[in-house]
Amino acid sequence: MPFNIAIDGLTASGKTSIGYSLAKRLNFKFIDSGLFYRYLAYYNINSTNFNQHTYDNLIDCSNSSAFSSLDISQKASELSKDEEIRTLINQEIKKLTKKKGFVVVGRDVSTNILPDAEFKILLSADFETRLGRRVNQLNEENPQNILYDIITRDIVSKPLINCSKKVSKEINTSDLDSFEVIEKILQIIKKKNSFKNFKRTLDQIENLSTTVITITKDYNYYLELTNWQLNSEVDEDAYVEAFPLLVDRVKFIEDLKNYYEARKNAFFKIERILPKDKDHESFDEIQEWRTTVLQGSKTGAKIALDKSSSAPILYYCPHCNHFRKIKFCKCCKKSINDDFDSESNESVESFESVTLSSITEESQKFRKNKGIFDDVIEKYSSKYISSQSGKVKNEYIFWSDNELRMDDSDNEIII
Ligand SMILES: Nc1ncnc2c1ncn2[C@@H]1O[C@H](COP(=O)(O)OP(=O)(O)O)[C@@H](O)[C@H]1O
Ligand SMILES: Nc1ccn([C@@H]2O[C@H](COP(=O)(O)OP(=O)(O)O)[C@@H](O)[C@H]2O)c(=O)n1
Repeated sequence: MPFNIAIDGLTASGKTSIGYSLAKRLNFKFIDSGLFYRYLAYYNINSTNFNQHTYDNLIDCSNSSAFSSLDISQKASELSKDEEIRTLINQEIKKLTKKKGFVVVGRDVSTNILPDAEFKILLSADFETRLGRRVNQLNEENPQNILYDIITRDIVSKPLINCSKKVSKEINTSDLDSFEVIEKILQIIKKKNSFKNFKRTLDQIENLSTTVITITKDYNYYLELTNWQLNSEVDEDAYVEAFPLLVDRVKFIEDLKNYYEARKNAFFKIERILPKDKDHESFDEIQEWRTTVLQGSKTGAKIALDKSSSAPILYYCPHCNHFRKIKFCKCCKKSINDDFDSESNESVESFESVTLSSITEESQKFRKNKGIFDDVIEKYSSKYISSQSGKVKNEYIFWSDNELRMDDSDNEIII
């Protein structure tokens, strides 16, 4: 399967040399986004005309002596502050790499240029190491100039690199030689590919997740729990708004329980086919999967099945058939009678037995386990609407945790 690799890093972290060698190892094409800035700087300084031949040579070029001098470097940094220039270069590289099979390096590749790259790597190294590398690399008579150059470029680049940290796999190269860094990157690629099959199995079980819930006689809400790392925390307010009727809340919890149960069984099925051999190349990752994803899924199932409740966190008003967070009903303008809860009302009891507070507590434990398969989570979460509000907005209901979304606009499954 073709893919792109984005490599970010501060100056002299090794982006260009590592990226180029990696591209050669994989038979990929190489693009140094910095060269595009240097190219513009060169023409800016020399006021010569655009040269298509030189431009074409920017691809698969790791070292263009024509563009490597310090004054070009400084001009490039200056030009890179211009948003219009950045956008232009980003668009150009996006276009060039559409067909995949590229290693692209720079300082905002994983965040701005190729946020869709299948592999995102951030190379880092301590300041002294980077300075030493650059001094060795450039035959500059006055190392002071290089020091100044790196410091000024670092100041501008740090925010970009901080963004990259959030989405990339960071490799600290201070104590690694180039060969070791490349090996590390290849390992990351290999590991991820060895999980392709498991992911496919996960994809196959997605169809277990569709549940239709009737909330009121007027609306059919289609609820799809697509995320296999489903977190059962449902925002209290959204819950109240979405399921004003007790019977529907109970039904929802029942559906959730069935969903978890189905998921749990599906995960166990996968577990059965995973290699158990300690020497297997993916053993470490499989172990991680067991303790995070599988564990999470079990926890999920446990939450829904666990009927031992603490105090109810919502109070039911029998007059208007609404739940309230306090013992006061807004619409009836009355205190909710304490005695009501103790009346033998089947539905109230079954609802109370699954309190939201217990769900929240468990799901927080569950959530801590996130982190593995970030790429998959990223893929799914892009389909969710980002909102923590849990309020009804127009016809949409946004659930907490970005994991559930319900919509009655055209009776379609949204996620
Ligand atoms: N891991 C490493 N160990 C030793 N030298 C390295 C390493 N990575 C890069 N270098 C050297 O450091 C210098 C700067 O690397 P370069 O790839 O130009 O960095 P960047 O593109 O991030 O500015 C080059 O001479 C390169 O060969
Ligand atoms: N993706 C990129 C690449 C380079 N640049 C700018 O272009 C200059 C030259 O690129 P380069 O790759 O040779 O620079 P370094 O990463 O070595 O600093 C950098 O110093 C940045 O100012 C950028 O802003 N964004």
